[in-house]
Amino acid sequence: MANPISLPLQQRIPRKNILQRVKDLIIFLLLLSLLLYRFLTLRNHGVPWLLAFLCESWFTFIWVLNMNIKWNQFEYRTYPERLLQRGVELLPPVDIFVTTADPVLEPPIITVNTVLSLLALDYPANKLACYISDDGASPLTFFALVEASKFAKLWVPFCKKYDIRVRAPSVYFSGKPEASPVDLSSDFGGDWKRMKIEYEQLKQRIEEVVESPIPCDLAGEFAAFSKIDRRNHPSIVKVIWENKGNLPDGLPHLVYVSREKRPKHPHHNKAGAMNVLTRVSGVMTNSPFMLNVDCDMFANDPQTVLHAVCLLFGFQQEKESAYVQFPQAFYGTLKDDPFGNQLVVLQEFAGRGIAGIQGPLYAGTGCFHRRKVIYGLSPDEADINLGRKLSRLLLNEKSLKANFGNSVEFMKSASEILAGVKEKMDDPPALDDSTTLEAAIQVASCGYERDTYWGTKVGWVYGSTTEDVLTGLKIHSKGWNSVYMTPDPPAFLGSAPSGGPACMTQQKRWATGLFEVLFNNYSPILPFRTTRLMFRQRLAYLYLNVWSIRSVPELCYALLPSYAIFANKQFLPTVSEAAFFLPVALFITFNLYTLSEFLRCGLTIRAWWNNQRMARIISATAWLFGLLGVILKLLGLSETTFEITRKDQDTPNDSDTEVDAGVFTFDESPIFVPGTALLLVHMTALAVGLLRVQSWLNINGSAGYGLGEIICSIWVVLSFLPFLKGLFRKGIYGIPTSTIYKSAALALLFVHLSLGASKN
Ligand SMILES: O=c1ccn([C@@H]2O[C@H](COP(=O)(O)OP(=O)(O)O[C@H]3O[C@H](CO)[C@@H](O)[C@H](O)[C@H]3O)[C@@H](O)[C@H]2O)c(=O)[nH]1
Ligand SMILES: [Mn+2]
Repeated sequence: MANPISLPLQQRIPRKNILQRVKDLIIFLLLLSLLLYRFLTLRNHGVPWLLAFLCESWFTFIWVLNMNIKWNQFEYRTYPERLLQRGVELLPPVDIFVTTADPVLEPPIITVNTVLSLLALDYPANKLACYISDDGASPLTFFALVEASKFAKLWVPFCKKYDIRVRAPSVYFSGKPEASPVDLSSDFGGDWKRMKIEYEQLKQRIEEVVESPIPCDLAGEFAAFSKIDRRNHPSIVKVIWENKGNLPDGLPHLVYVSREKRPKHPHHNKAGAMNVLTRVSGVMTNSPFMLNVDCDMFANDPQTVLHAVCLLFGFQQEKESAYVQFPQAFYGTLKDDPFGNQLVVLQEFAGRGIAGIQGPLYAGTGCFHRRKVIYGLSPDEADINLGRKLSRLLLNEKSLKANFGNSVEFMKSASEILAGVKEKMDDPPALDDSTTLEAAIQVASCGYERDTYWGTKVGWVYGSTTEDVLTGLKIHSKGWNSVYMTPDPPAFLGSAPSGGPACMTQQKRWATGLFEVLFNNYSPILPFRTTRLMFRQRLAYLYLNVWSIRSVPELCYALLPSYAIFANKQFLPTVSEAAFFLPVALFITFNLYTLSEFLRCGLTIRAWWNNQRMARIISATAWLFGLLGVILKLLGLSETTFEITRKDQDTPNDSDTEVDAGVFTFDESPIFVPGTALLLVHMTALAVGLLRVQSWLNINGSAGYGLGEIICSIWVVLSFLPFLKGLFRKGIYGIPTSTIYKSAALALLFVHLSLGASKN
């Protein structure tokens, strides 16, 4: 038998995608032909033709970016059993970070389930430590975690004994047949029943506290929470559970952190929270690797850490895997993805495609990082041999202080990481002693980062509401590669927002944040700090960074058919021209192309349709607001904000709720105005258009709009069907009257201007 040490831990497998490349190229050629045709005929046509030419040039540019991303796709296979053969003692310690920020939008029971699934991972418990950052400074969250740690003492052994796969109890007990044992009199049956009762009680205790008017009696352990304001309070660090005997089969450490907040200090949202977690864990366990998840992303496969370690250890050079990113996947998803946010197709092709360039973007959750990379080392500096030389440069007190701030404990821990001595397990320090706790409180204070490189060269990078993409970009810019791991079953599952407002808010924030990245020092369009960013990786980033700009041509193109109809002008070739074939062929091939991607992922035609219409809705509305947000920020008029996505507590399992949960909802937000206005414009256009077609057929076919314009207009209406229904519905399912008035005013203005143009 081969020596287990010499067997590779991972394999990088290219995907065959010749057919896809051919399809990509066909669409590209069609686009070029259309552009050429338009260009050659520009002089014979009016403004709509020119606008169409400009929009289509932009779409072609986006298509090139898209082709670049998907061109070489890769996937990885890992061999955790070989890792284990090398010896459990060689497994590295991992610090786990969970972020939560609001006990109302993120009910504590959700965080509890995530934490329980992480505590129960198949990995030596003395090599794991779980840190929770609570930006809500909520006694409820703290209480829930304390209760959860008691339940964990039963839950974790139960999961390990019976090798349970899904270790988030709410999902495990959610009534799936595999979860209910046939025979309640067997050992397993008895234990199962006991666990279920215990979990119900835990849930009830947490719910009671959440619902009671005075949250809890804020004494003893809870005294730190009394009379505090979540926006104005000192740091709170509490060791909820310490694995005192350093036992491999015990429970991992569990530490609660609520960083100091003061109104005058910017807290940098999640990026700020991650940096605090990095430092607090640095003075406590200082593991060389860190896993981070959002509070709603539970571990869906207990072997995940082993898979990740295979990829962190499995390359000749560390440079290949600065971080290991697992895709974002969701549980309790709605049938046919009505909000187009399950990301399956995007991750399947674009995700694996970027994995074939310099590696996946960092997605903020489900990611294993190397601590030294987060501390700002480049691959050369991290190289052990070079590292020695460097350490003399970096590891003097002055440089440590400038980089990392003036905590003596933290500087010591950081120097261990930088010098590479922290790669193996040694005796962990006691967490609950006063020096450690004092140090933790110090590094969690809001003034700690003043005059340091936190948020720029060190840690999660500030300046974007998608701190994840920006931080990953910085890492790639230093010359690191990253790895994309797409196991089946998925490693982590989270909750996707449902309903119109939550989806739009999330998309707006993403569009804002991705655009903000372009104005950062690490911008992929600036060469200074990013010399080691591969050209094709730059283009891959650009594809995402320009989401918000895409709203302008999207909206313009969506308005063109209606403009053409009102102004009786042409924006597409007429049916009688040979060139009519070009837009028709493009329309058909593009839709078949996206449809085939959905079918290849095992999704339905309906899911494809829902995604295509949501793509139209989102890009013309939510992304537009993302763009406005950044413009206001650049003008210094307002700051961009991180609006937290509401997490639904109950998985939409039963068919009753499913019907409603999939229906588009609205609120008073102005974000629904452009979509409503666009719809009203097109409904008017179709009415006018159809009336005119009759008269126009009689007047020997004058050179106005034709079939193409009408079909496009119908397509827009179909894409905005949820809005059309919203016009007639009531309550949360209806568009508020004030929004309809505002939209109608905008629509009238547009119709008026376009009709005016027809007279010229
Ligand atoms: O001030 C804040 C704001 C947010 N969060 C946490 O950040 C996470 C993500 O927030 P969420 O509202 O769920 O946003 P999503 O859009 O669902 O998050 C995706 O997009 C974010 C960037 O926009 C990434 O940070 C996330 O990891 C990624 O899952 C949650 O755990 C929050 O508790 C904080 O800790 N502090
Ligand atoms: Mn989320």
